[in-house]
Amino acid sequence: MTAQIIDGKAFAGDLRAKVAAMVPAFRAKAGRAPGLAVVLVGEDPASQVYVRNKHKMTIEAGMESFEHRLPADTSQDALIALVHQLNADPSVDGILVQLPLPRQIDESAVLAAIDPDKDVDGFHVVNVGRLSTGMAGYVPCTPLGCVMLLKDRLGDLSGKDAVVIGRSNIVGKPMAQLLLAENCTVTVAHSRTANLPEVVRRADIVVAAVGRPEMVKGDWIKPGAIVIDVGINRVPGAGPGKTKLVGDVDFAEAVEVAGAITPVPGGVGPMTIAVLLRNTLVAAHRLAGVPYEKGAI
Ligand SMILES: Nc1nc2c(c(=O)[nH]1)N[C@@H](CN(C=O)c1ccc(C(=O)N[C@@H](CCC(=O)O)C(=O)O)cc1)CN2
Ligand SMILES: [Mg+2]
Repeated sequence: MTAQIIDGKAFAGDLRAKVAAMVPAFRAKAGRAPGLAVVLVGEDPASQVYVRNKHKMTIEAGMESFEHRLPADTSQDALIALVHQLNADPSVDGILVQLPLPRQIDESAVLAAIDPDKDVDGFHVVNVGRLSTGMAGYVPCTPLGCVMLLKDRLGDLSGKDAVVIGRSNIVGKPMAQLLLAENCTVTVAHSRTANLPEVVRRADIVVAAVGRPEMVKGDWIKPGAIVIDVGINRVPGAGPGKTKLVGDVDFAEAVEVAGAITPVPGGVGPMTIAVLLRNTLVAAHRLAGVPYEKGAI
């Protein structure tokens, strides 16, 4: 059996097109475009690429992009002062502080400073609480993108056994909450889980978000299971100085067992920015008092 490959890049492209198609109606009603502010501190090469892509895709969707680049030695107070300024700016609907932040800055203090109603990343504790209690809020982009891919493939997720490997605040924990809200039976596995291969083998849905290259092997997967690989690991590639991206799943092995699988690159990754634009569109509607049809996208 060879798994179907889930084309996250194409799905994300469609999602961005749907967001872009809704922007003109919002503009007509609100008299302005939705606005996304992205803050980058320092010069982490991967973060620079992500922030550049966010700017480009925000503009392509017909939205306003406000990019703020701060030096690596920026103080926590200066960053929080910028966040407060963006909270108060009526042209800004969504605020995103690119992670990771430099050492001298306490990430949780910065995330706590973002107005929860502009927190399109869904990282503020108020949005974490809203998600875990079933209230409307903002859901982190990567896990929401994973659920969109799963529902597209499986339709109703009710009653499925799901294993999430990894318990980060950004992916693992919100992913578990989202799957629970879809009536899955959810297990959150992590580095201390006993008999991890056995636990994973029970799952109809496997979400790997541990940050360990190719850790999940083919014989851990139940035949026909859906495998969502959130890992983005840069490892040595063919030839001196060359690198390549791999996920947390051993793709070559898992593709022979799974029913469907996301590749790396081109699977979950591209969903992150597409969902960010979707969350920004929702935030703009809410802040401008323009009705947004629930579940429109
Ligand atoms: N404030 C945030 N910081 C970070 C987030 C986030 O959601 N909010 N997520 C990641 C980085 N990220 C967006 O910020 C992101 C990661 C990966 C991709 C992507 O398209 N990946 C491609 C491969 C890209 C490559 O070649 O390196 C793929 O998987 O196909 C987009 C956005 C951490 N920080
Ligand atoms: Mg191998």
